Amino acid sequence: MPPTPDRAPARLVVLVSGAGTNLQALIDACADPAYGARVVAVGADRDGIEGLARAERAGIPTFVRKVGQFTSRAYWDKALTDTVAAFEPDLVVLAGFMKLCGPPFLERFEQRVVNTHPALSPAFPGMHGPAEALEYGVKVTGATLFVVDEGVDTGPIIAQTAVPVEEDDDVDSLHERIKVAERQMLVDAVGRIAREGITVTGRRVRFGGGARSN
Ligand SMILES: Nc1nc2c(c(=O)[nH]1)N[C@@H](CN(C=O)c1ccc(C(=O)N[C@@H](CCC(=O)O)C(=O)O)cc1)CN2
Ligand SMILES: NCC(=O)N[C@@H]1O[C@H](COP(=O)([O-])[O-])[C@@H](O)[C@H]1O
Repeated sequence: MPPTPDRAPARLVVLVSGAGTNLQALIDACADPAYGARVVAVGADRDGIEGLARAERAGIPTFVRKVGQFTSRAYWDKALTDTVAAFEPDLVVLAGFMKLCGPPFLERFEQRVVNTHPALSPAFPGMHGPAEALEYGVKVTGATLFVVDEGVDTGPIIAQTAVPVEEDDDVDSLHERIKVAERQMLVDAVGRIAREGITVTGRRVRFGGGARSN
């Protein structure tokens, strides 16, 4: 895809809480100017994680905002909002970020916050999607990228990818299979948002419309 000649790369702020393999996939994709985005900062709710180390190795600024450092959750949310805003993101990508973002955060970034979840929404919301899918006995699961709203994994769906559940799967093997497909879904969808924008109409999301979100 030819680079978008008249548009600066979309500024991505990525929030993580763990290994950061989705973040790494975005960092790697951004190396191609035609992708149309660059990761300008990586933030986390905890330190000592590989996701932050990946950003540091790539020379990307990082920050940590722990809930316990603040006298209330609301103060944490405001600090996170102000810190992310300082990087002037076009898009905020929650990639394994294990904290719910409060209304002030979502209002500040007005439908420009997306989250990848390791289940086929609306099934299995929350922190344990693969485990709950395995327990339920589904034969197909996957990952979902959605526009973040005030609910828990209830936002309008941008993209999904499906994988089979194998008979000998445990949670780790299933989650790893999901993550292979999830990383490709995330890279493809974030690149299209960066280059084409998205239009959200009620619960329906389509690529295009120019703005990186509406
Ligand atoms: N406003 C929203 N924020 C976030 C969402 C969302 O849907 N709406 N998704 C999460 C990512 N996620 C699932 O994809 C998810 C992460 C964490 C939780 C959760 O219950 N967190 C608790 C406990 C945190 C902890 O134990 O460390 C919390 O935040 O208090 C649910 C879903 C990203 N943000
Ligand atoms: N509900 C949130 C949630 O479970 N998020 C999941 O955490 C993993 C992070 O992997 P990574 O750190 O290797 O990118 C990803 O599979 C992501 O969908």
